[in-house]
Amino acid sequence: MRIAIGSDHRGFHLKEKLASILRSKGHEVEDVGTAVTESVDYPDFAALVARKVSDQAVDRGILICGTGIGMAITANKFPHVRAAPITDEVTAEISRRHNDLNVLCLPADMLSPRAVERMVEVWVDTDFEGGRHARRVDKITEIEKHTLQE
Ligand SMILES: O=C(CO)[C@H](O)[C@H](O)[C@H](O)COP(=O)(O)O
Repeated sequence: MRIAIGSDHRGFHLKEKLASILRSKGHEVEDVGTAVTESVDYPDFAALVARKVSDQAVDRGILICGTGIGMAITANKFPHVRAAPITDEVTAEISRRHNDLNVLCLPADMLSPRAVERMVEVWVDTDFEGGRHARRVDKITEIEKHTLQE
């Protein structure tokens, strides 16, 4: 799977770890930064990842900040992006099965690295169920067409 990953300063160490784990599992990982631990602005990195997902240059995106919230708010401004802050394994799985979540937003400040690693594993390995859920996701896309402007 092609995965773009990005973080702000709060998510930097977790991003490095997750990118390494995903690569070791054979995924093609594009790290958009940040490459430093100095303070940066999360919208800059959310936009870089969300643009790649929106353009289908990658299959999925992962964004990490303190809470995941600012990343999700920004990423959802891009067409075809479905982003949400996720904090547990069950929601990680349902976000894929029901919502076809294509940008996972993670909280570096709230959870242990091990818990986040497990959530990422579940999220990457879970497929969209389609069926009635596809009808609903299609409705989101229709709403998006009338609200988002490129
Ligand atoms: O976007 C966020 C909150 O929605 C993140 O938690 C950021 O990492 C955080 O706001 C950055 O704050 P800082 O005090 O500048 O480190």
